[in-house]
Amino acid sequence: MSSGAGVCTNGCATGSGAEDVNKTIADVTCKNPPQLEFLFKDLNIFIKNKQILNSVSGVVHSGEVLAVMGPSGSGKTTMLSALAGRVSVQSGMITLDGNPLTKTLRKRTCYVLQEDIFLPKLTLWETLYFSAMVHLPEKMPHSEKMAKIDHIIKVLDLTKCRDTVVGDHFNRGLSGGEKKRLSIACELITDPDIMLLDEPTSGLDSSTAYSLMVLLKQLTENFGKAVVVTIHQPSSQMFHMFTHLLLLADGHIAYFGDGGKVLDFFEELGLVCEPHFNPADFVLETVKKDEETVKRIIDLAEAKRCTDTWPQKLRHNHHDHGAEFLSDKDKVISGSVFLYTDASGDVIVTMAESDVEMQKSVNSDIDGLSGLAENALLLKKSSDLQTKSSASSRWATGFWTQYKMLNWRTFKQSRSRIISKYNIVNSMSVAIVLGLLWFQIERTHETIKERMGYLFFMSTYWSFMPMFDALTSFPPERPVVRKERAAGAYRLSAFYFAKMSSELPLIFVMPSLFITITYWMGGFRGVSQYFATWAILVLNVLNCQGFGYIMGSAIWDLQMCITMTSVVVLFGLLSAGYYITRLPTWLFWVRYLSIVCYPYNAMSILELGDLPPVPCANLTSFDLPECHLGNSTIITADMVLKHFGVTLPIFCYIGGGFTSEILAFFALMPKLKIVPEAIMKRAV
Ligand SMILES: Nc1ncnc2c1ncn2[C@@H]1O[C@H](COP(=O)(O)OP(=O)(O)OP(=O)(O)O)[C@@H](O)[C@H]1O
Repeated sequence: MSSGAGVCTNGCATGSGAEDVNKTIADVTCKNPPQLEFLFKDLNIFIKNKQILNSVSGVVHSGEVLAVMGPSGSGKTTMLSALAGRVSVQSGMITLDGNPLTKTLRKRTCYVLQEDIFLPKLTLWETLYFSAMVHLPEKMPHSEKMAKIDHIIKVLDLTKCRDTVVGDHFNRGLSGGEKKRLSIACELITDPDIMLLDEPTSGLDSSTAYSLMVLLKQLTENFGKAVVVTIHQPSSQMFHMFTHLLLLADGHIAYFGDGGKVLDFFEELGLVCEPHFNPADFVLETVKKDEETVKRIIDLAEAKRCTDTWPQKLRHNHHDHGAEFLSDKDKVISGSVFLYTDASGDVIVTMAESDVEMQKSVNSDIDGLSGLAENALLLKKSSDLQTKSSASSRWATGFWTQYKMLNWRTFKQSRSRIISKYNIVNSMSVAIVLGLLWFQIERTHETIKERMGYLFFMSTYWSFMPMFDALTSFPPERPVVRKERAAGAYRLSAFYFAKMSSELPLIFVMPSLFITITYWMGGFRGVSQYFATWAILVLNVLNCQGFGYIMGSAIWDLQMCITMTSVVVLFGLLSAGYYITRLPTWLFWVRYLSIVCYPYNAMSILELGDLPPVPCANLTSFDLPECHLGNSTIITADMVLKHFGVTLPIFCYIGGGFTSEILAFFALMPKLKIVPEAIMKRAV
């Protein structure tokens, strides 16, 4: 699987031809994979003052599988997340081929999450297509991208479900194993050298889990990938596929080394695995035993770290008894540079993102540290340079490509939601009932109240519908967007504008049909007013959709979100000026907080603006104070509108239309923030 053409030309493939899938892999193996070393050393991670990982180390090379095992809560996911740059590392070192894992180098790794997070309405091919189009460089020819997708589909044996939708709880689609392979396929698009997979076999039956492991093994053997995989309970067949095993117990290393030698290690402590027992089950059960046994195992693992059973680069000195953190007062710079000491008093410096001034203070304050700090400073500077040089290439594709692809995808995903048969039945039946009740209503002063009732109902209905639709549409997309943005797939602005524009034609359809039916059945003012009323209605739909996004991103709990939105909407309903027109002067302003007030007032101006002046005596359906005070005997359209609380010119009611849309963008921003990529620099 070359990052180039994806078509074999140089005959470098080495597939045995024993199995179809191997042949396929061989067909697409087009490069001699680089021999890489992915190393992590002495990782220490604290979350909420609790130490989750304690001096954890390991190494994996191209063509190898490193399995990370351990009881639940032992820190496997935390470790993998740290390697992927998703969790902050307080001290330690992560390198790729001897170089600190900077943002640029991290592009050569991929992280397959435990959960398979996809948009359910897209097919497998569409999901991969999107991934390819946003992750692969724009200069790569389209045909090459398509060939790459096809090859990956073949390699992962996904051909038969190529056009199957991903599906969800309500609509069945891909099986669990197929979804997992799709997760891997999406990551393989960028041809990563290091693959980090968090419990890829959990939730799969044993044969599917085994096939997946075979696939991973093939990726290492045929493509030279280095795989780090956390795994819960592998079968003995799977266990023998691991090149190395890293066993964790309560955040400590309980074993690191050849998978095949783990039982010898346990035997040294008198812990013998019965011949018929699955070695994986045995080691897991043993590291879950009583505290004393676990301590003996951890101590032996630590002792082994001083021997040649461990790779040279990861070894501790003989006099180490594990690195101990200095007390708080001894930490020279909190959060930036960590200094810790081993039992012999050797001070180890790990650098992060501290500024130069801080590092100078390290140099001057602590005797004997200057050399170390300088080295670390150089390391930091080189990583800064790499970071700067890669800043311009933070995204594989430009804004326009990202926008275009997101637009395409959101349209596909939202189409069936917005124009669902339920929505059609709902809106059309309400429209017909409304049209019949207001059928060809007379256009006189006596029917002003009825006509305003129609406008108020329409404003309310088309405020509720898009608002609650937006509330419920965003939560299912949120994990997908967060996952993709954490992997640096696209800008938030591209996502937001695409979401707005792709749903635009869809959200226009229903209100347009609704107003066309009801406006003409009701016999309202005329053609130009019809188009103006339609435009106001559509603007209101957009505004309320934006408001729904604001609420959806501000309140994560859906139940709470729906409750709060209902409160806001009901407040808007009551204060819009239809139910109560005579608000006290000091409370008059509350109607401008009502989202319904704006379309209702703008449409009222359009409908009633042409009322001819009428004598007070002819008004029977409502009463104006002007008639009683003797100020006037003639009532004008302006006076009627003012009576109903419409006091501002029409543009004021239309102007607020896009406010929510703009505010929604800023509300979404913190919720979809990319996991700070700087985090990983803490580990270099
Ligand atoms: N954000 C957090 N806040 C508090 N504790 C956390 C947080 N994240 C992880 N932990 C704790 O860190 C420890 C390790 O968690 P982790 O998810 O890495 O374990 P694991 O080995 O992957 O477990 P499992 O196999 O059950 O997934 C657990 O005790 C967990 O409660």
